[in-house]
Amino acid sequence: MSTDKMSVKVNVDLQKERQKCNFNIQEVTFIFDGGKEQTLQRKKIEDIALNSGASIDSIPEECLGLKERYDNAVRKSCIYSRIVKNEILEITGLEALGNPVLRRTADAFFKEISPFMLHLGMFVPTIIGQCTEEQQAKWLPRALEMQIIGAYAQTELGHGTFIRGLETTATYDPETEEFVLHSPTLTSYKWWAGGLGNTANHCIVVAQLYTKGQCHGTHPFIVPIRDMETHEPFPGVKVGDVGVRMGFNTADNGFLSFNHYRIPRENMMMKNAKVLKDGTYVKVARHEKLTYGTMVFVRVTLVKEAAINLAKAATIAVRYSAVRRQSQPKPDAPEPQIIDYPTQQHKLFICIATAHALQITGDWLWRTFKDVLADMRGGNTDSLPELHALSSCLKAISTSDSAAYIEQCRFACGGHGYMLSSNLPLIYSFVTATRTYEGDYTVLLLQTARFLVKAWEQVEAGKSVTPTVSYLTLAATKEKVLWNDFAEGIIRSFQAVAARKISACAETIKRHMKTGICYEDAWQLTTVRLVSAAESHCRSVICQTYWNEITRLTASCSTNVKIVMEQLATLYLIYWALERSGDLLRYSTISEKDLNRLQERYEELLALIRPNAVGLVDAFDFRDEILRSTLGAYDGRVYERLMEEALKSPLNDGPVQASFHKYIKPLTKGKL
Ligand SMILES: CC/C=C\C/C=C\C/C=C\C/C=C\CC/C=C/C(=O)SCCNC(=O)CCNC(=O)[C@H](O)C(C)(C)COP(=O)(O)OP(=O)(O)OC[C@H]1O[C@@H](n2cnc3c(N)ncnc32)[C@H](O)[C@@H]1OP(=O)(O)O
Ligand SMILES: Cc1cc2nc3c(=O)[nH]c(=O)nc-3n(C[C@H](O)[C@H](O)[C@H](O)COP(=O)(O)OP(=O)(O)OC[C@H]3O[C@@H](n4cnc5c(N)ncnc54)[C@H](O)[C@@H]3O)c2cc1C
Repeated sequence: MSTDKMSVKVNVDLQKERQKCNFNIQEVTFIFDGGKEQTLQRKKIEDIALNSGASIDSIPEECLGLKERYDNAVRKSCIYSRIVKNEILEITGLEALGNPVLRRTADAFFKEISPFMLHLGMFVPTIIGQCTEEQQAKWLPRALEMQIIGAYAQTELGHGTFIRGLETTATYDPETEEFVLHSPTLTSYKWWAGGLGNTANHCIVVAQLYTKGQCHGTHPFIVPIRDMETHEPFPGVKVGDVGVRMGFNTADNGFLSFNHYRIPRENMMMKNAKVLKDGTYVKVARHEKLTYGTMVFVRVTLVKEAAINLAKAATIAVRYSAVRRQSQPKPDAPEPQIIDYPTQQHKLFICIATAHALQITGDWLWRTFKDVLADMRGGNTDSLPELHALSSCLKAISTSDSAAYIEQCRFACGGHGYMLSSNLPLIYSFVTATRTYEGDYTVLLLQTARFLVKAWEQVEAGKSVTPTVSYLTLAATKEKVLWNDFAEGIIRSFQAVAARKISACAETIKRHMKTGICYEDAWQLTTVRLVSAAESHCRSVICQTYWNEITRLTASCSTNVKIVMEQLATLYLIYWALERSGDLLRYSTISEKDLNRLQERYEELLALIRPNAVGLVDAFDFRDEILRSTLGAYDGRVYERLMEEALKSPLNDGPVQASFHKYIKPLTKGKL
């Protein structure tokens, strides 16, 4: 327990909730963090970073103007970076880049987003993934020491999704051994890159490479954009902020264009392809898409990012629901805590379960990513398509589910959830962006669908397929899936649904083609179903991974931890079976009677989980400084905090605002 939790007076209802909890909270914290060592490491990092006191704001961030907010975020980013560089990276090593601990701790410093986030989040990983060893030796120490600050500029005003359509050019000039960067049109302006607008002095630029008159497609380059002393943009570089956004307003998203701007040949990131001094293009990588590696890395990390943010929102909403009392369902009885309403439990317990499901799936995906990376270092890229398919659909579904449930948490908190001081709107504005960036939801599901249709064709041809789609082989035998209401039955049913949808898509494409249209058009006509098939596949992966892993992870846990973790996982599976009952009725052997039994079991589970609800969110173990919420603090002093925060508003700095004298009084006196 952190010091802030020991010394405060806790709301009586929350105290009672904590007495009701029947399982060992710390064991569940260990599960959520991925093990006891990870919990201890996280706490150590949080202590180092938060005990500095540097994260405290006298005026709430959201009450500052745009410029002051950015200024304050830069100030705190510098302090946080110093702590990360001097103390945290020593503990974690570069593993921290794939570990949400840094982001989780950063939340205590920034209610919005650090303008330096993309420096560690994408600039450094791209140096590691796309540079030769020699280039890494030059750039990595400077980046880790924060001597240079970088952004990742791929997206342009005209194109984000379609990378092959990017317009920025990098043309090699063998005379000077330089690349000439140029933005030929308005739509070729780089747009959106985090940290670029005013903060970064270097930038990774993805551009079409031309040498000897030939285009070789998009490649990444390291580009110095600002003078290291004056911070002025170099001649030939135009850079600025993209304007006010729904969230991310301290993240400094920027635009960038080049006017025949020259960089040395060595600034092309040459791990996967090189341009020799004489301009000869040499392909090094064994797979065409290895230059997309940073995106795969970030998509993998976003699954746990989605989990952590949802866990935060669930903590706020569950604690608030234990404190808040409303209505009088029984005459003469006291107002119940809103968490006692089954409809409230239905809104919230799926959020707790989903946070665990995504965290566990994110851990599993991270291990898979590292295995594929190790294979690739040995020259074997066979597993890359499966990793791309998995990371694409899991990024899409995890960010989409997380955003939807965070919004549900806000609804669950009624009017007070709408206050920025609840932190729910800011968490939502951050997470809903993750559904778009790093590959839009639909676009990524269509990438997975492409892989699934190919896998189905392999199965039909009697060939073997990779592990995550091996269930298609069973489905190809047209054997009826036996349905029962246990987890295995639900998982197999989801697999049957996915398999039937994928095979139906493959048949639909063929049917369209028989009418004489080309494959691409037949594919487009099938995309609504393809997205749905990819979503079902992804659900089956999450359900299976969550169930298998939770069984494994709780094998040595105490009995009540096993029980509550199994209750949550079962709730997750049944929730989705009920949500997708139409699919199950259409594609599996489930009956209406089975569904009725599932509904009953679901409602039983809500009641069983109810006494442990506060314990379950306490187990996420968010310190108040990280939660930053008037509604969700550990002590449950909801109303006091709401009042305290209200009084900090600049609109309460005096009984009469200047606008009264300037406008209202003249209006009321007929002088305006
Ligand atoms: C203190 C802080 C510390 C730490 C921070 C920690 C974490 C940081 C967390 C978050 C980061 C924060 C903020 C991020 C901000 C956002 C950044 C960005 O958004 S950067 C820009 C990202 N852009 C995109 O994602 C664009 C999406 N588009 C694409 O990926 C591709 O264009 C698309 C896949 C859609 C299509 O590509 P295309 O070249 O046209 O391919 P095509 O469809 O023709 O397919 C050809 C062939 O290639 C296969 N393929 C495609 N992509 C990949 C891949 N990545 N890997 C492997 N294979 C790939 C594709 O399947 C197909 O294969 P087949 O021919 O079918 O075999
Ligand atoms: C907060 C934020 C931060 C960002 N940070 C960065 C950054 O640091 N660096 C960077 O380079 N970029 C960044 N981006 C850009 C981001 O990666 C792109 O916005 C994202 O990849 C989506 O591309 P787009 O904007 O071109 O959308 P579009 O592709 O124009 O999508 C618009 C709509 O068209 C649909 N669509 C597009 N193509 C297809 C298709 N083939 N089939 C079916 N439907 C399709 C999409 O589903 C979507 O509904 C950021 C974006 C945001 C919002």
